[in-house]
Amino acid sequence: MKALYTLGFALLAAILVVVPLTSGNEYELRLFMLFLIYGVIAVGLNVLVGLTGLVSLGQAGLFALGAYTGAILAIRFNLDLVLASIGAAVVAGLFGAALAYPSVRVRGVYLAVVTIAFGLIVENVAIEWQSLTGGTTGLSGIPGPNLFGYPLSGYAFYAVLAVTLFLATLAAHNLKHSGYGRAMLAVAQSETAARSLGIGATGIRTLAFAVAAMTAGIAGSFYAFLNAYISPDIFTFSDSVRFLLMVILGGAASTFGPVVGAFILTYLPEVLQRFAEWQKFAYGALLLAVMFGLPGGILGTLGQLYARLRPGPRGVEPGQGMPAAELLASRKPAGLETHGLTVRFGGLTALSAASVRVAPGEIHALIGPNGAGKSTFVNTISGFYRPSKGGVHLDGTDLAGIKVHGIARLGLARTFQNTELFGQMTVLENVMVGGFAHHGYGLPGAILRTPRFRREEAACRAAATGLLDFVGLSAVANEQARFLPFGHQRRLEIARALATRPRLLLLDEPAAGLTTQEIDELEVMIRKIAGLGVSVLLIEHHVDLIMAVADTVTVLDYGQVIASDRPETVQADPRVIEAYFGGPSAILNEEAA
Ligand SMILES: Nc1ncnc2c1ncn2[C@@H]1O[C@H](COP(=O)(O)OP(=O)(O)OP(=O)(O)O)[C@@H](O)[C@H]1O
Repeated sequence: MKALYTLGFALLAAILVVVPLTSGNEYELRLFMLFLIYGVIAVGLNVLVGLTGLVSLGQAGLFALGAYTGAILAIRFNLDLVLASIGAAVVAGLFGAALAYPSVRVRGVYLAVVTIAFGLIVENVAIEWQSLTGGTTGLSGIPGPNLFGYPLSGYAFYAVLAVTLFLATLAAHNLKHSGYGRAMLAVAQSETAARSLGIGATGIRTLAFAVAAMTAGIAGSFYAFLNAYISPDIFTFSDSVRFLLMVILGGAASTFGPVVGAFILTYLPEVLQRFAEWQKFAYGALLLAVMFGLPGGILGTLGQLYARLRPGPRGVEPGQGMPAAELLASRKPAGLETHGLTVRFGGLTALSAASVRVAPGEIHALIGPNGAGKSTFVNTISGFYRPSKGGVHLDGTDLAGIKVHGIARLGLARTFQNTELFGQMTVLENVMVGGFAHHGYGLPGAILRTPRFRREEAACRAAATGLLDFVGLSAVANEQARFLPFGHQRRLEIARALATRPRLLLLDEPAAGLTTQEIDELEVMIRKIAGLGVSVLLIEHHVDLIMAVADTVTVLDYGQVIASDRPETVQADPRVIEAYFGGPSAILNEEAA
């Protein structure tokens, strides 16, 4: 696959060099330059749509912001192409980041509506703010493209655009194949799981919006210089739709898809001109036909086909990884204490003054009948729910007010009652997402592939490989997670949680849905995890497993702690027997038998 990408970039470079040599006239060259500008927008938008899974239908608004900023900076302040475009990127990037804010509350179609509204507002402001934008007449007299005061010839400007598209495609490719790209894909597939692995979902979404906005801003500024004239009717809602179509048609999330999409949608109207009044009909029909035949977009579908025809190895060599014990060696197990933890949902008290103490290094089981408040307890200590009263301390640190990803970064990792895997990522990638909080290379490091980035990525891969060996999944490392059998999915979730290098691991009903043999294997694994120096809080219904592994058992009933002691003592506690069986006649032992 790597060789294929190298070939793709070589081909793109060759096309960009050859086109100006072969183009017959200025009109042809100008059209190709328009494609380069649209390509830059599409490549940036792909980060938002393809990686982060968010739809923006306001990209023309950001394109316009970039165009007006670039034009105004050039006309009024005499800035050259580069400085004006940097200004355009900053202005559009700031608006893009602000546009990410609504995504905290609204997603999907609602977010798309917010972006449409944004595009309409920009269009309207461009019309009404006459003193700045020239209103409906627009801005003319934009100076020709120049660098440091020297005018750029048509070919020199072409070179700037071609290099920009090439570098934007390369940067987006590098971003995708870094911890940031994995985090974006993770947030798109399961935000809940991503947050529990230390990924700030809002930050990642803001980054994606800002990247898409900045590229649109730069493209807008280039457009203003190319056209020498801009007016509001150049940046309409239908342009936003076209930009989105470029990404989807070419193949969202693929490296070259948006470039191919931009090319097709720049040239298609030209080609279809011969159909005269049927031009729009032909345009729509062709798009429909392509999307129906190639639902993953052109390059997306070709990529899937290639993977099917030439499948790589299914697994990885277990010996290649870093042993789990080495990965987790530098931390100490953490203790956890809750004081009078109370959680109310309206009139219902799900947890009532629950005080639990998990000692560092122990395996602590939390049990209770259905509806006793176990999941509420787990969701509260991991930051998903806010307590109505009381508090949680992780090794003495008060967790009040700390967000889910912040708590994860303090060393608390968790699995989920209903597994929350990143289904469209491979098993190995799932575990690598768990290493996100330990990357120190930063965004520039990821885009430039610095030596530090290469070193840390290799270490992350080695850690993930070692953890897959630890949970026995090396043989399926390159499979997509959604194709794993249920038992393997549970193990993968544990490996992924361990990749955060936790000090306390919360296992939420890990035996649910497992076969007897798988439960026996789970028992061994829980002991091994504790042996690595990780405290374990185990929420379970399966009494055999609890009695076999737990050092301490806490029992919840109607949201209250009714017992907390060694397993044998709890087993004989009359209150526990009463809670479970409604009378003193039965004992937990019987269920275990
Ligand atoms: N988000 C919520 N909104 C409203 N009520 C909730 C919510 N989550 C839990 N509850 C209620 O709180 C009580 C405790 O539920 P919880 O899921 O914590 O119990 P549990 O011990 O985990 O049960 P189970 O073993 O069935 O998973 C239940 O009455 C449940 O209906």
